Amino acid sequence: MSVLAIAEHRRGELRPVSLEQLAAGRDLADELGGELHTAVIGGDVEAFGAELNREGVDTVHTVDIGEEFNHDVYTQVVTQLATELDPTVLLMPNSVNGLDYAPAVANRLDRPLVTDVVDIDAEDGLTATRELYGSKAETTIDVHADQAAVTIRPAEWPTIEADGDAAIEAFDATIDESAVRSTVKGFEEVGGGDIDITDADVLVSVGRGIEEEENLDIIHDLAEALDATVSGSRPLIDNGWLAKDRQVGQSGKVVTPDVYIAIGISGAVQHVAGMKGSDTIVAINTDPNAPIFDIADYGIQDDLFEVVPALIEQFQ
Ligand SMILES: Cc1cc2nc3c(=O)[nH]c(=O)nc-3n(C[C@H](O)[C@H](O)[C@H](O)COP(=O)(O)OP(=O)(O)OC[C@H]3O[C@@H](n4cnc5c(N)ncnc54)[C@H](O)[C@@H]3O)c2cc1C
Repeated sequence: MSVLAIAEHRRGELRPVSLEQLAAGRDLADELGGELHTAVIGGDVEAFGAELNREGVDTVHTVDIGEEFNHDVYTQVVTQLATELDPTVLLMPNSVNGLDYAPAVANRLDRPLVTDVVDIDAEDGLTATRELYGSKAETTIDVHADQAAVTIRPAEWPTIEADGDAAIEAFDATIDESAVRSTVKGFEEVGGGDIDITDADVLVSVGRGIEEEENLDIIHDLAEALDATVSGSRPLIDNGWLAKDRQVGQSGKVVTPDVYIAIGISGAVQHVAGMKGSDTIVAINTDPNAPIFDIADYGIQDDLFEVVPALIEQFQ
């Protein structure tokens, strides 16, 4: 009875979901009465291994192979690790990378795969909770199997911060190079700019309520008055009004600023997935039933074209 969580990294950094999986995995391992293992494949495995050594982790497996994610390598390594460790639950991130190899691994291991899980329980048989219809409904799935593979949704569990005393063990995977069909040669940031919105303390985030591109001036003015950074919801990025790296949400960036000001943003689940971890959320929206108000600490139900200029005047 054990849990194995596969970490994720990109361009030299461990992704937060790697540490969130440890929280999900520790709870599961406790319910199963077993151990929590985690594994990191490729990159600076020594540094990543040390970072994954958090409270509650029994063993960190490092697989020193390659630099970046590669579907065929991950599929082979995770299959070999899971075959050797035989975990009851194999946890993987519900990310672009995780969804790329998890089905292949589950198929090879002949395990059921439950994707995009937001809650998981092993107390009375394994059950996994998924959201449906844009998070308006939930379904709990009884996994009728002794062993399963699960991908967990990022930003649903807290990260484990405390240091641990895990054993760190190198795992020697055997790679069939003839089955590795591609290699990563380099990266090009799509729509890349010089701002990393994940570093911002205060984000002034704008949505479709702004109506026209030229109206963005008041958003930039407010950001300047607050010494904040501008971000946005996906429609603005799709329209080309803001650079791709300013997008908050499930297919954008996950941000956790001190203050997140959502202006003319409805609070769709895909947006909220990227900003619900913010310390203080302020929402400005004309619609009293906008879902953003469900998670806002402060709500201003009013026209942004009235409120934003008033705020600029106040803060300038
Ligand atoms: C697979 C997938 C991935 C996605 N990923 C993302 C993602 O990463 N990030 C993301 O943001 N979205 C994402 N989306 C899109 C998401 O579902 C929503 O469509 C999007 O977040 C809506 O953006 P919005 O809130 O700006 O627009 P809307 O939902 O149109 O909301 C506009 C809001 O502005 C308010 N408003 C209008 N006029 C005013 C005014 N004058 N003053 C004040 N308020 C006003 C309205 O009441 C409304 O609530 C994704 C969707 C899918 C299917």
